[in-house]
Amino acid sequence: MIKQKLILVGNGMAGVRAIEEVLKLNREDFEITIFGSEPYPNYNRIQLSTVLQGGTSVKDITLNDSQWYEDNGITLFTGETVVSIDKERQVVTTDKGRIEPYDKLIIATGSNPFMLPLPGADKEGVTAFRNIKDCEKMIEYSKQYKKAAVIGGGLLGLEAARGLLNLGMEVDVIHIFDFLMERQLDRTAGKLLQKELEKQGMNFLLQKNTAEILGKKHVTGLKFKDGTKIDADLVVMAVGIKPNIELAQKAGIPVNRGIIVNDYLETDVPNIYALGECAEHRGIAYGLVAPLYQQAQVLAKHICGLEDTGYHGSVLSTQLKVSGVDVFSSGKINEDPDTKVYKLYDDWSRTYKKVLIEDGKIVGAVLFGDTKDGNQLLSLIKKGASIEEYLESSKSKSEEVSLVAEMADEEIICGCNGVSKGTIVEAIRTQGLTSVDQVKGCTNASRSCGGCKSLVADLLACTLGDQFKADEKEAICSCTTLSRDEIVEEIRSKRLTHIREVMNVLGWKTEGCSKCKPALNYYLGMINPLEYQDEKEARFVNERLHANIQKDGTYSVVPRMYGGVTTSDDLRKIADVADKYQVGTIKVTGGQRIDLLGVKKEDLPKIWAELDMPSGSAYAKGLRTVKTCVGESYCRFGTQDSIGLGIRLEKKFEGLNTPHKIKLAVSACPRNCAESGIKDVGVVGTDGAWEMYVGGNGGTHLRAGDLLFKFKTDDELVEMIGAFLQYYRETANYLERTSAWVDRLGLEHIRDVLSDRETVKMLNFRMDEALSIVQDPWKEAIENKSLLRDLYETVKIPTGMK
Ligand SMILES: Cc1cc2nc3c(=O)[nH]c(=O)nc-3n(C[C@H](O)[C@H](O)[C@H](O)COP(=O)(O)OP(=O)(O)OC[C@H]3O[C@@H](n4cnc5c(N)ncnc54)[C@H](O)[C@@H]3O)c2cc1C
Ligand SMILES: NC(=O)c1ccc[n+]([C@@H]2O[C@H](COP(=O)([O-])OP(=O)(O)OC[C@H]3O[C@@H](n4cnc5c(N)ncnc54)[C@H](O)[C@@H]3O)[C@@H](O)[C@H]2O)c1
Ligand code: SF4
Ligand code: FES
Repeated sequence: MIKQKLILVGNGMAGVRAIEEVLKLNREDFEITIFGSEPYPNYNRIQLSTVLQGGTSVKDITLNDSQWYEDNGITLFTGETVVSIDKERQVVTTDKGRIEPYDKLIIATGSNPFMLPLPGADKEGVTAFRNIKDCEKMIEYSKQYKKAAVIGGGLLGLEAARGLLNLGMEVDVIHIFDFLMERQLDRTAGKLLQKELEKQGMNFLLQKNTAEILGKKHVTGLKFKDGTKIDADLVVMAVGIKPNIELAQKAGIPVNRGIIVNDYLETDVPNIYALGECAEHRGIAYGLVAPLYQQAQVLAKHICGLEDTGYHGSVLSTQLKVSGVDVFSSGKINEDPDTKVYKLYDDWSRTYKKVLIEDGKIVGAVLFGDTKDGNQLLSLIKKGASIEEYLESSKSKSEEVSLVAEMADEEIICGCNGVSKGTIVEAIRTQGLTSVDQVKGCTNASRSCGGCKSLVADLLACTLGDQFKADEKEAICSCTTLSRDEIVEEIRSKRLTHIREVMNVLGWKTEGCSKCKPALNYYLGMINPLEYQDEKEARFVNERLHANIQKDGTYSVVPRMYGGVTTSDDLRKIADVADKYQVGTIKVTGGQRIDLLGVKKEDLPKIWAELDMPSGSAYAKGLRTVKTCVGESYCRFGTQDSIGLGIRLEKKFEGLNTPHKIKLAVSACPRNCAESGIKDVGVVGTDGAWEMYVGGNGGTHLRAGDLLFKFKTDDELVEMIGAFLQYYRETANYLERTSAWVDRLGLEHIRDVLSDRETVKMLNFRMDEALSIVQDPWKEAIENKSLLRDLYETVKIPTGMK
């Protein structure tokens, strides 16, 4: 049988997907030839943002490698552009002079970035962000230059800006509107987004119209229509796209903004089809992959002669791929006199939800901060569901059960590829899939933007239970496959600054859990103490409230008492508040402190204010106590000032964040009355010197401390304790006590590291940085009215906003 010659012009995402669909339906009848101007096989354009942001590399974004073309008998010409179509003779001609006949021709030439026709737009250092070359150019520039300007505050501009920040550049985003992403968001969400991105280090110039690109050969800055100027060594234009219709237009195929196609993706010319960004269907030229893939399915069926109802247009949804921010929008975004809105805005957790309703049906949604309802809303918009249906399902959602468990089978998990929960679960069950990659291979879910990876992972976990978790031994928790060291390394190398950002960039499979969120909060703060804003929501409840919750729901208050030494004034204050607030029990702790037990949550701030003493951090993953013996001042055996040294150590290290709690002790002779042998750092006075013991633990896993070093002076000892604690901070797993850490690393190794003078100095330098930001948490809470209201007063949070 003679095969039909099928030619695809444009080796991009839409065209090649159409070919994949054709191959699924009919491998035999076509002899396929593909022409692509770019010199690579088909790749995932969407992931260029991730490449720029450092989340993956160019070599990992190939969708179909050369072998795939070969295996499927496809002739591929890369780096070759089709320059003309002779629709009468049914042949195409390329820029290399090649002439190829066709029986059927698919045009999928995509779009060209819109470049503002500004004076100076042709200077070196001005680029679009559309393909691998642009991406590599930006990466190269970031190695030599410091200042970037991105023109356009839409999806592409913001993703580019985030990438350039990750590459170490300073970034100004110039936007023509007064809020960001006005095509996808309303003003409230646009403004929230701006705040979040400003926190990440982006600088915005809103309502700015660029007049000129400055510089001689190379760009040096931008000048605006209001006369102001900024410096820039790199200018990225991200102000929209133009369907690439030139080839079709030249061939006399009817075009408008795009190449005009009907519901079967047919152009006006027999045997010529168009799909993807270059095509215009019912007046719309789409710029996202989900509709293009829907077009690909319809076109493939049509070309293969199968019946189909055709393509009727798509409901769009968008998600910004910038780490650290969750934004979703779909359908209609701005209200008008015919719409009603359901709105929730939570200033504290910075979440915003708006659902638009017309004639009782959901027609659009904008979400910021918490986008987990996005897929459900998209499905509801598509089926024209009522708002009641959404509100009912929100009410019945429980916090404990994972989101996917509650989804209906027909709900879409992967928006880009239109893959439902039912399809994925069936593939997992019938084909024995156990990993996200396998699900991708079998169903296409997560193959494009990757935004649904966490949902796919959840579905695997839900369907397979323990079998899925078995693969993840080394990981810090089941939300990721990465180990602690890998995460710390990635945070450092990619300069990640937020928990959400870490999760997005490192491909977290879920929204995070109670294991990984506090750990990430710790690692981020440890790596970057001066810039990192502690994410209190990620901390355990005791640390959020600065008090230990007790069995009966009351709290305990332990004021700081340096070295276990107090005064009659402090004792009087403690007695007074105990009376006034009817404290149930007053107890002296094993760490020589006074514990007020049975305090009501709402009384906590009042007690702290009246005590006017610093927090004893009895709830913290940080320095708890420095226990001391009476030492030389009173004890006849003591030859050293244990109290003085203990107070000095406690004052120096109080408030420090560490992977787990740490306890110190100073005894002035080997009788060891302060139990220095079972402390994380225990100091014992002997023969006019101090012995320093480390890794001791008096808890469930009793462990005697190991002698690390001996010092003649207090200063030497304090310096070494600083270095030891910092080394522990930098290398321990979150929630690893020093006892387990010393066993894991080995005493000899730790001694070796700390024997180097330069290392000790550097560790102390970084320790001092970490200590420089310490504030008393009780004082901070008392002085912050909104914190007081949100944490200590009982407030009802409206349904759907938790
Ligand atoms: C950085 C970035 C991030 C994005 N992120 C997302 C996202 O998160 N979600 C989403 O849905 N969409 C995203 N998009 C948009 C998405 O990538 C496009 O919608 C999609 O790639 C369009 O597919 P296409 O096949 O129509 O065009 P393209 O992928 O552009 O493919 C067209 C190809 O045709 C080639 N070509 C053109 N003319 C000729 C010719 N005459 N001869 C031979 N070859 C020719 C071009 O060189 C190109 O390789 C993103 C785009 C970019 C640039
Ligand atoms: N996450 C995603 O889904 C994603 C990411 C990147 C790109 N894309 C797609 O790629 C295509 C290109 O993205 P885009 O962001 O360039 O297009 P866009 O049209 O969505 O946004 C362009 C933005 O530039 C602004 N603008 C226009 N002229 C300007 C000027 N002179 N000065 C300053 N700002 C100006 C506009 O107001 C608009 O917000 C779109 O189809 C988009 O959907 C999608
Ligand atoms: S440790 Fe030694 S110096 Fe300190 S109180 Fe006990 S006996 Fe005295
Ligand atoms: S939602 Fe984009 S790949 Fe699944």
